[in-house]
Amino acid sequence: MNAHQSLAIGQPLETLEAISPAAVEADPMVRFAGISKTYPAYRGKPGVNALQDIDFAIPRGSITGVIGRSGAGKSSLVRLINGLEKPTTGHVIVDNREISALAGRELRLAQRSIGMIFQHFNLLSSRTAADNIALPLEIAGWSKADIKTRVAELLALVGIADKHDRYPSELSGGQKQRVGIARALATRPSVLLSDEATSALDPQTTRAILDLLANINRELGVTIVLITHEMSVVRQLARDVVVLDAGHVVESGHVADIFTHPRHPITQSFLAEAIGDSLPVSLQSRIVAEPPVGGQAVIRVQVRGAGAGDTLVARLARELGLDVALLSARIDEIGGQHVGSLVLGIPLGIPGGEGAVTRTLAWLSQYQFSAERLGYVA
Ligand SMILES: Nc1ncnc2c1ncn2[C@@H]1O[C@H](COP(=O)(O)OP(=O)(O)OP(=O)(O)O)[C@@H](O)[C@H]1O
Repeated sequence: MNAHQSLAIGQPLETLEAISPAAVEADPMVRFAGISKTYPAYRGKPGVNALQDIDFAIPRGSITGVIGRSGAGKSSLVRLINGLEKPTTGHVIVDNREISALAGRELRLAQRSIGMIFQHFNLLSSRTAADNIALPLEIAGWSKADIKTRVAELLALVGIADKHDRYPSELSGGQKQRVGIARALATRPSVLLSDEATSALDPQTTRAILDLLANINRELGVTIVLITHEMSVVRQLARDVVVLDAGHVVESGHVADIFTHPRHPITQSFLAEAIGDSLPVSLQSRIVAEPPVGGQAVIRVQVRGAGAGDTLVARLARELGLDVALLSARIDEIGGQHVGSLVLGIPLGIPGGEGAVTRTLAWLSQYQFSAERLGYVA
């Protein structure tokens, strides 16, 4: 049972509160209970149901990815966590406090324990790196001496101690995001929200920032919620994932479970993008619909699970006595599991002879491999 299943979906808050302490993750960092969010009609524009029937929990200390296409409701969800938006129905609980019920000073105090980083960093251009990081501490009323010590600590933590006096215009994208992360962590939050924080960065810098977030999670125990439309971010960093589509949670659970057995088409499409499930162009252009004499049937086999595809071609060739060709293979690792596909060429033998193909498909199905026939090559 995973964290999300352990919190009974759709139960009202009172029932959720009664969950036995024996359920390890019954004390999550964030809980959405019966949430919907509707933006009202405005100046002739119709109202929008941005979120509906949202019931899930984010485990304490986890890194949870919230993935969805544009307009799926990701930002609305994240604004509910830090209380910038109120739900239309339901409750949002953060660290055992109902943030959705707070207002004014109480809300501002609660928001200090929820840090946030942004795609475009949101730094003040007129302040140095150190002064940007100091800002939330000034607002929280820290003394000058305490701010100085804390800012030095934070700059070192994010690996830019030497950029203390630099202005944002003098920093690279990755360095600016490091300042953003230090600022978000200044008041020692228990939750860090990341809204597409690496979307404006190149792949190498993205990798470095994701590594930094992983260290922060490990060393400080901060729960991280990553909003993203990029599967690669979830794959590199998250242990848990919530897939949003049109305002609904369509799947949630451990990354390895969800992406080795994706059920919803939107999850399948994210996975296909992540592992480059498309065929190589040279192969694609050779595939025809009718079996050519002496050709091969092209079969794509999905590989899901630890070591799932390792011996497949050898076993298939041995057990069925076939000269199986490996036309293309793409296998990646997600959450420690192999995910990808093998494209096999099965010799047709005599003209129109489909016996080998039928036997191959039956053999694959016997071993629970999902397979499809894509066509034929000469
Ligand atoms: N303040 C608002 N007023 C009215 N409609 C809004 C508001 N904020 C968001 N919406 C609408 O709610 C829906 C969900 O938007 P949201 O920004 O939460 O999605 P998203 O998944 O974050 O999208 P993106 O990746 O493009 O930022 C969209 O249809 C959007 O137009």
